[in-house]
Amino acid sequence: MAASFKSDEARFKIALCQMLVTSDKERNIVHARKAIEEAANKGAQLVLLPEIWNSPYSNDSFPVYAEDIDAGGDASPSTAMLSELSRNLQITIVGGSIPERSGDKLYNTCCVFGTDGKLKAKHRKIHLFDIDIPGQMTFKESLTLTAGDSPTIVDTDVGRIGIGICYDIQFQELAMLYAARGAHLLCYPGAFNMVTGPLHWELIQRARAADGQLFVATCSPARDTNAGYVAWGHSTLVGPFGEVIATTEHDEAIVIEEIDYSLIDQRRTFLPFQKQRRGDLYQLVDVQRRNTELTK
Ligand SMILES: NC(=O)CC(=O)C(=O)O
Repeated sequence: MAASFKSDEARFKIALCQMLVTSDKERNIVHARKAIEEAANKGAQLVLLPEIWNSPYSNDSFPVYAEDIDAGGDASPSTAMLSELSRNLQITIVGGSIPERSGDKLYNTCCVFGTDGKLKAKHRKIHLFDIDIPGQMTFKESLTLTAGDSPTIVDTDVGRIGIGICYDIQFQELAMLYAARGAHLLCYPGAFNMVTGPLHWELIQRARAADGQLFVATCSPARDTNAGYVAWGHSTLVGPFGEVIATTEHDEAIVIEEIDYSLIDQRRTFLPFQKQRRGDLYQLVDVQRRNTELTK
């Protein structure tokens, strides 16, 4: 069950910063800073950035733009900026994702910062984007990146949030696990492309929201048709009935919309999936929890 919220805490504004990403990292960081400040000035308490917002989305770029997030400071100017802004503006930031260097490995990593500027969670993309649709789209993140090995759910001032990065959204089991652990909102920084975007982007967000009866927010880079990888755009917020609450096209935009968590309980009363689920016939196994219990 989702943790309950007092009525004054149930509503807040989310901002989806669909920003243009260039090959100039410093410019990307300045640009993200401005977008976050604008969103906060317009009342957003939660800001979501796109997947790989400080670097071009390419296997050639990931090693060059990667930052050592754990070392922090100068070793990670992108996350230092997110930490500073979340503290100064007193907002929660789900910081899209950046290429992360950790020892000799690279990850596609999303950092969540609380209103005190502290890093609350770090999600390393679990499902790497390795696909081959002949003649249309081939990408192999595993050429450079290592997959994360842990789901990420985090309690923030704006609710319990489950994190996935782009291709992670294709796996409904992860979303249902987050729903079972009481998430109110799933945030997916993502950069779907011109093949998978029109096919799956909205369809899957709506499915994840309708199945889990919770909110789903996505944030894409803006489309740059000159880039090596052309993003679909269409950052979107979906409600717990699977309804699109707010969306945009493919240009730069900051989508700001209210989230009202009281709708979660209301929708779950209307459609009581949780009571009707046939646990005698099928079950979602929380492997992490089971392994923890086994080692006790
Ligand atoms: N960046 C990605 O993971 C892209 C993706 O998932 C897609 O379908 O496109």
